[in-house]
Amino acid sequence: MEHGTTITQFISEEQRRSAGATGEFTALLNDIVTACKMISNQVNHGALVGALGSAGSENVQGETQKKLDVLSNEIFIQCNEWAGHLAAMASEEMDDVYQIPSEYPRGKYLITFDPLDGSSNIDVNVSVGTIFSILRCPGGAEQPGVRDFLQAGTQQVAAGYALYGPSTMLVLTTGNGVNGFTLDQNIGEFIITHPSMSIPADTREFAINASNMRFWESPVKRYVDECLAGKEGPRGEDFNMRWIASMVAEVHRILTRGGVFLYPLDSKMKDKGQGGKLRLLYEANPMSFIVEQAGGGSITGAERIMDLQPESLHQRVPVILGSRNEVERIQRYHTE
Ligand SMILES: O=P(O)(O)OC[C@H]1O[C@](O)(COP(=O)(O)O)[C@@H](O)[C@@H]1O
Ligand SMILES: [Mg+2]
Ligand SMILES: [Mg+2]
Repeated sequence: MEHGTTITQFISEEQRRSAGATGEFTALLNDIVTACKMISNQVNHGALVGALGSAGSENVQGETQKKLDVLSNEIFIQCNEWAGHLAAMASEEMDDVYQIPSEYPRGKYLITFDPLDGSSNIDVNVSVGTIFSILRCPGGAEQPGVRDFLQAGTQQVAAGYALYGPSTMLVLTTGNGVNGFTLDQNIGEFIITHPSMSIPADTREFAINASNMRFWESPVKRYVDECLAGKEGPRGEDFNMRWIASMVAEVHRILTRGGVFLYPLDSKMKDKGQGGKLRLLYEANPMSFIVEQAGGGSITGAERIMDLQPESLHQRVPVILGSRNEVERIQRYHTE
């Protein structure tokens, strides 16, 4: 793809190559891009526009919502509900399926999204993001219900994330590899800067919230202990550690220079009847699609995340993803 290609050109070019394309998908992606630009603007202005701090409400996960969680959710809905490409939406910040208001036409796609990922970092000005996944709406569903969203990750048509960091980026896959775009604030357009992103198969960098160590299961404990043992240990090499507490930023680092990210299941979650920390439909599945398209792996421990059959809209799962050889090693530790 030529230098300076805009994301709109890139998406249209991709669609021209796919048989039977109607332009509906291209238009949907362009609406998502607009939403991410508007959220980026709010994030960048932060305290200047009163966007920091708590919204004083809780989401279905029992988490205190930040103002930007609520604002980003509203922006994403407003940008995507009117154009007739979507049959319904589902979001981290909404308990139930969001039906397209009757005054707007309906389309053939469903979208699941995490409007603001890394919420605990908003008030401290650390990178945050938006994550989205596009699915086809099962035939003719007039009023799509939860069951229409419960599709395995392998059914995704496209997935992407926006990263609101030192620069604003958008990373996208439609099943033909992974491409990264940077927002040129002067022209207000995403320009291709990271074509064909690919994850090195090997890495010496892992990311995990070590404060949960005493709750980890033995395969994860073994893996991290071996990394921490470094040269003197069974791996015979030193490892580095990172933890940003924004999944989008961790995945972007891994797409850029390799690494492995772990948010495993632990006994604390089990005691609460939780299946993990991160959500399958709008965090784990879209990130797994992107990581696999870039040559990496994504598992729960023993299983491939993209093969999981979702059971509920806000289902949580363990997530271990990144450089393929490291992920396969961790999978072996879970299956041995
Ligand atoms: O607070 P912890 O345990 O470090 O968890 C951080 C993780 O939680 C998340 O912030 C959850 O996502 P949300 O911010 O969208 O709720 C991930 O982005 C991140 O990887
Ligand atoms: Mg999130
Ligand atoms: Mg979120």
